[in-house]
Amino acid sequence: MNSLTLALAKGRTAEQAIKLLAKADIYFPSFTPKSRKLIFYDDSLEIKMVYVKAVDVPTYVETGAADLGIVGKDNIQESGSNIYDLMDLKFGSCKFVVAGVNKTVYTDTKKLTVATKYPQIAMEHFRKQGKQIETIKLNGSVELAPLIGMADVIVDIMETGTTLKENGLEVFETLDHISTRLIVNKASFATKSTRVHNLLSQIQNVLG
Ligand SMILES: Nc1ncnc2c1ncn2[C@@H]1O[C@H](COP(=O)(O)OP(=O)(O)OP(=O)(O)O)[C@@H](O)[C@H]1O
Ligand SMILES: O=P(O)(O)OC[C@H]1O[C@H](OP(=O)(O)OP(=O)(O)O)[C@H](O)[C@@H]1O
Repeated sequence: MNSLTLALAKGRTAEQAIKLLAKADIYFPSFTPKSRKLIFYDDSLEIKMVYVKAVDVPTYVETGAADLGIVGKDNIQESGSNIYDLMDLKFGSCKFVVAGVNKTVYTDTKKLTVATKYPQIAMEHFRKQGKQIETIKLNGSVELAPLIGMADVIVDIMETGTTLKENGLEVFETLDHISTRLIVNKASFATKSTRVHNLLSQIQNVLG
């Protein structure tokens, strides 16, 4: 089969990804975000799209199950996957923050307990600062942890700041900016070079 396989992250960025691909003349006629189907083909049958959980996209691409992936930088960094991160797609913009309810606890505690969906990113951040931490891995509603004494602070994504504000948390530190990226399997980048480059330039042209 001569097609490229693209792993697309389900969730809040999926529709923007599909819209961007459509602008680049890549259409998936049978795609709907709520569909239970896992595989979709573009109308020219050149791209096979697998529709998977965001956190799994780097794994699909690293293993070569997919040649390309569209996923947030948060999941790419957390996975530590050995892939090429080739293009900022300019949506899904947000940033990592350290937040909590009590700044003194944050500054004075010798070994912080950090609740997060991103333990690797949290550990790396505090390691660079020479601070010891213990992480508690959560899969959502992370803002709750400091409110109920489960953790001293959180490391999480902030976009509008509404979730922090509505729960009485404040930002203590801002880490990296995050956006949705196009990632590529290293072997595919070499062996399917022409097709990958054609796709990259189609997308680059509409990003401007
Ligand atoms: N509040 C936000 N604003 C903008 N982008 C966000 C926000 N939260 C997450 N993102 C980006 O969108 C991606 C997908 O987020 P989403 O919440 O849909 O996925 P998820 O956390 O994997 O979902 P699930 O709750 O199903 O596990 C994230 O990996 C991140 O890059
Ligand atoms: O700054 P804001 O615009 O409020 O966005 C930030 C929130 O969005 C994400 O959560 P998500 O909506 O994925 O829910 P979750 O708690 O289930 O992870 C993130 O983990 C924050 O909780």
